Amino acid sequence: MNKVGTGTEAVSAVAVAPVPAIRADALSKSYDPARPVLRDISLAIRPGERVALIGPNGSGKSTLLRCLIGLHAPSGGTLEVLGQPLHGHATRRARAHVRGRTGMVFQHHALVRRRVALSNVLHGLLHRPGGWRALSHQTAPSDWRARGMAALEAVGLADRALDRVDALSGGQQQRVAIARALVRDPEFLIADEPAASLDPAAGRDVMALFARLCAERGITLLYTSHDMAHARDYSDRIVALRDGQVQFDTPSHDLSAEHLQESFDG
Ligand SMILES: Nc1ncnc2c1ncn2[C@@H]1O[C@H](COP(=O)(O)OP(=O)(O)OP(=O)(O)O)[C@@H](O)[C@H]1O
Repeated sequence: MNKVGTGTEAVSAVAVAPVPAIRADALSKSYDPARPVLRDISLAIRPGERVALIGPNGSGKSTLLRCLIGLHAPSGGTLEVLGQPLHGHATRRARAHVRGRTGMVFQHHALVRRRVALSNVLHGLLHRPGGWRALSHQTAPSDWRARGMAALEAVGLADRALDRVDALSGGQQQRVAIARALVRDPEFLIADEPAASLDPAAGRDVMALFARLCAERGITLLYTSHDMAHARDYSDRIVALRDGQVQFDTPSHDLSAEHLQESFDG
């Protein structure tokens, strides 16, 4: 058997399985105790895995994402994200650890439209809401500016760094939002319907960019989508929710017409 390490601390290489980036066991969430929104969700996502979360409106996708970043406390079960427990009396420190290592991208990108692209990207380095008012590319430390430019380079927008966001197309704005999420070197990226407000070509470009950057950097990606081609083509695995439960969990290349019928027609 292969051994790694030295001296008395030799460790079996076979036995060292990576800690899942996300592990949920019997997770539940209710806003109103009479109407559970998530029920008995058990899920393990490996570091670097790219997972699409699908399901009809109201099936609980966004609620699950919010639990995963510590915005909502689960009502029951256990949840560990990046090694931090987020269930029970999760500490502020555990939630801050997860948020500091997670990048987020939303359908409506939440950029400051009157600021230039680079300033918006630098906002991703702030850990406090509202701090952006005092931060622009002109006042930021030079190492932050370098990181911001590298993130814009990665999404192909270095040449638009000093253009105001409201002068960019919808697809370019979403790429700025991706750069803002990437600038803090996240281990985990979540995206809530990142392509939903884009035209088909721009939507495919944005999804392909996500998939490529996450694969290159070993970032764990979890995104929601109502577009089955996006779910299938840009993920390793598809998890379908229905009425707050996992309806199926399958490698993307095994997604079948039956799966889709099951998910959307019941
Ligand atoms: N903050 C909240 N307070 C109370 N109920 C909520 C809250 N957020 C979501 N819900 C309810 O929880 C259920 C699941 O909503 P959620 O947004 O998680 O679903 P979704 O699958 O993301 O839907 P969509 O595809 O429409 O975005 C819905 O019935 C919704 O009304």
